[in-house]
Amino acid sequence: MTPPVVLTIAATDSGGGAGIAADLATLAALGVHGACVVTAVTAQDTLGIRAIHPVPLEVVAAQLDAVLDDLPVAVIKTGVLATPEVVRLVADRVGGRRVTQGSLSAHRPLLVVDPVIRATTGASFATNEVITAYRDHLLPIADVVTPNEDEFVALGEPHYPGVIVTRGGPIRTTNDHGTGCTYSSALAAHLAHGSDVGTAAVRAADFVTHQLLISSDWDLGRGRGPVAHTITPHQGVHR
Ligand SMILES: Nc1ncnc2c1ncn2[C@@H]1O[C@H](COP(=O)(O)OP(=O)(O)OP(=O)(O)O)[C@@H](O)[C@H]1O
Ligand SMILES: Cc1ncc(COP(=O)(O)O)c(N)n1
Repeated sequence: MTPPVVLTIAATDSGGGAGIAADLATLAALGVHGACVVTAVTAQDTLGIRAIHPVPLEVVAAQLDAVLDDLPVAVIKTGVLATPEVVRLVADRVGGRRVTQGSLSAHRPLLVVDPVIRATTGASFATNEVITAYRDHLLPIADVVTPNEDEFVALGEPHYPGVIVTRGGPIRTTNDHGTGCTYSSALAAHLAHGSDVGTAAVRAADFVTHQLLISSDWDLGRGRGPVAHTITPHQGVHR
């Protein structure tokens, strides 16, 4: 059967713990075809971020157009949007697409915004201009927004129906790098499979819990190790 398509618009993490790598692995684990638009390249490991290199705006736009012109994208999920121009570009393209396509259709993507402002390891991904662009352009057209508590405050405590403030959880582990990306990607995957937002949020939290348990005894890197993104065959698919 043809899988649903989710597009992630996010940055790379050279350590493979967060960002595009976490998103695509999570989508694959949950039976979704993942497409990707890279907004920035980060030199990053489990200890921190060494460099962030934004991709030129026109290259981000070209990736976005290539995917949206061709694939039946059910859900768009955003992660690190490195500059205010990229935030506005995504809002224009996705918002414009909704207007030109009119009411709900098979090609109208839902929009899940994970406003990644700061990494677990402390580095900042968003200037005040980026935060303002989120508030003014992207949050008003999002179907779901998944800030953690700090991001919720930084964004001015937006109170839209689709805002889900994420709050960590009971599992004690240092291997939690990429949990926010994994959670929002799992949520997007379940939306793409047809779940409503409430059900998708519960299933995404269950998925992250399960994945954190898998990686809790891993020994990868010297800092905050990655949460497990994929499911090995004997573990089955958790939907
Ligand atoms: N220790 C944990 N135990 C159980 N579930 C967890 C744990 N940490 C995270 N989760 C699950 O993952 C979700 C996202 O985690 P969290 O809020 O820590 O993301 P984040 O990394 O702060 O977000 P972002 O990547 O957007 O900055 C939580 O809402 C929860 O469902
Ligand atoms: C490219 C990229 N995207 C997102 C995060 C946030 O993930 P975390 O909060 O686990 O550091 C990250 N560190 N790097």
